[in-house]
Amino acid sequence: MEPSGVSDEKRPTVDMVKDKNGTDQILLQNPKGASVKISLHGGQVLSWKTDKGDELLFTSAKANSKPPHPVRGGIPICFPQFGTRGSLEQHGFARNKIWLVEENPPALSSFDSIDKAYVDLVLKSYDEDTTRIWPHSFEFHLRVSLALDGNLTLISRVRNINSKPFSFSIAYHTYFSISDISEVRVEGLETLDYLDNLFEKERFTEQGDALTFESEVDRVYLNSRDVVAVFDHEKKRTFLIKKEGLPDVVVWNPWDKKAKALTDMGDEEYKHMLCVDGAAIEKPINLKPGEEWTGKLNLSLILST
Ligand SMILES: O=P(O)(O)OC[C@H]1O[C@@H](O)[C@H](O)[C@@H](O)[C@@H]1O
Repeated sequence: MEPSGVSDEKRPTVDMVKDKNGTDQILLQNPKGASVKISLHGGQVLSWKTDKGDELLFTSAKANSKPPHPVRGGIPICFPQFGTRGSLEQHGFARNKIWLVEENPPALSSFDSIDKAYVDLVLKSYDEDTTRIWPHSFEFHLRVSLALDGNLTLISRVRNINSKPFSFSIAYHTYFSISDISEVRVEGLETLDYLDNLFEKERFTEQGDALTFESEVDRVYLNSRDVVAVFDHEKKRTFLIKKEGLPDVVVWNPWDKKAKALTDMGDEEYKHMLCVDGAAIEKPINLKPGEEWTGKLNLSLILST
């Protein structure tokens, strides 16, 4: 009989699989059965499942997974630009690129690898396409890790490897899977200023207690504390978003009209998703030659009875 808890033989596993388009994906599994799937296309986390097999991230049934189109769902990475705040395509190019698995990543001393399944990906500026549209030399190292308790962590390190400074914005565009948009509330953004994309990025101050939803929302909350929570009453679960180096929080739900206009999203699917992103947008990050920036996002789930 197996003892309760984790048996000695069970170890975290990291496997390479392919999707229907032949794109490489990485499957992380922990000894309790929780899993995370990441695509090399965009370095995008596509799935995060509990040990019971419940999917915690939303992906549209109409998502287009053919590169270079980013998948509508999971956690696309917006880099080096957020939205249309710059001359690049919407949300920058990182989510459209094929990332590489990195066998010998630079040391990450703060990382405790015990009982974790993790993978290191890298995006470099070496291809002509990238340098033509964004003429800076960078390396973007991404470690995605799944812990024994099911927590998902993304650690990004962006390094300037050229002799000229550059600046960038970043967002982990996290599509949480929710029971119903009218059943959720977001806590941790009270009294903050935000830029409202629905009003030409005008600045407002959040008045209410917690954020609830009854129409389209497209905002960047500024200088938030490092923990934000998404409560889902119907599913009796709460997502905790812990972040470091990411002062801003994007909150996005397209509601019915915008959802209808998106070719890769079902008309009613907006009810079952909410994007809450750890981000650095209002004050872009400046990197001098040789400098490196680190940002960390940790997602966890709390179940209530
Ligand atoms: O359709 P995309 O490019 O993935 O972007 C989705 C949304 O992302 C949000 O973060 C933006 O603020 C919205 O304006 C945008 O519509």
